Amino acid sequence: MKIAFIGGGNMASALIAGLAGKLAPGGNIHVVDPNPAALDKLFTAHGVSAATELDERVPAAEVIVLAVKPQSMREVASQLKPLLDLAQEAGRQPLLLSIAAGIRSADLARWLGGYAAIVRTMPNTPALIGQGVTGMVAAPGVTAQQRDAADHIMRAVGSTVWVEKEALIDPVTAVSGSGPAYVFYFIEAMQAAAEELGLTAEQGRELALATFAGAAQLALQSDEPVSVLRERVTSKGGTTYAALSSMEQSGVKAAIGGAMRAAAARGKQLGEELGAQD
Ligand SMILES: NC(=O)C1=CN([C@@H]2O[C@H](COP(=O)(O)OP(=O)(O)OC[C@H]3O[C@@H](n4cnc5c(N)ncnc54)[C@H](OP(=O)(O)O)[C@@H]3O)[C@@H](O)[C@H]2O)C=CC1
Ligand SMILES: O=C(O)[C@@H]1CCC=N1
Repeated sequence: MKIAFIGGGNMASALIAGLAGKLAPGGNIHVVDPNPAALDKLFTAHGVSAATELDERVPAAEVIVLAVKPQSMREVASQLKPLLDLAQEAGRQPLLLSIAAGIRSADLARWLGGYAAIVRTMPNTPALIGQGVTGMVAAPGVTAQQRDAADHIMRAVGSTVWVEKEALIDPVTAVSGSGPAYVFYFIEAMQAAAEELGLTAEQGRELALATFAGAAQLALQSDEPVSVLRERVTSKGGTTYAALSSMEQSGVKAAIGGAMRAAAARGKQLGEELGAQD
């Protein structure tokens, strides 16, 4: 399968690392990004073909991943439209996978002159190691075959969760798209506190990371709700009870809910602001 990426930044690099050699050999991946240094890195690591500008190699791919910042999508669509028009005249309709936060499929379709084959996705950076999870929604004109192709690609870098309504991609973004950053933030805080409590930086890192990985694996492999697993750690009058009471008093749970509402609201706002441009 030939896959083209427009944008070769953080998320595209994670997807390319996960896909290269698995679903598509590096040589079947084409990347467009204005930064030669980013392209060099991807070429050296995965043998992708690379260009600083869009050309006919982009619509020659079966799948085009739009991996630029939401603010660049309108501009990219205007560069892509003539190339897609030519492909369609030749009887080809590459599948577009948009990974941009906020950007609605209907706006993208309109910018591309009514292009139908669009699947909007929200991946996350653990795709780099094949452990990503991607939220997905198909625009109304997407065929079952295109939907399957999109699912196949994203499953090569982890698991997929399809939602029926596109508005739910903003909540998905708040959970799993941005989510790895919350986890890293929590780990950073645990590492810093471990050092304050007298452990070395290495000990704090090893203990915190192994705890996250072990707890997540335990929850994944358990049939019981996460709350039950939590209760099993929490001895009456013990250390965990002291820690969780302190978190409750500090409003940690409420703060997490507030943070996720802010992320979802920002996704919606980006879509409204950027979709209104015409
Ligand atoms: N990072 C993440 O964890 C996730 C990101 N996303 C989405 O992925 C998209 C990319 O995010 P991320 O990878 O973090 O951002 P980056 O800024 O790392 O990557 C975007 C890349 O696109 C390049 N670019 C800008 N304009 C063009 C153009 N016209 N043609 C080709 N390339 C261009 C940028 O170059 P320059 O910097 O010079 O402008 C940059 O290298 C966003 O829409 C984001 O919402 C989705 C899920 C998770
Ligand atoms: O922060 C962002 O906007 C992007 C989308 C999800 C993760 N990173």
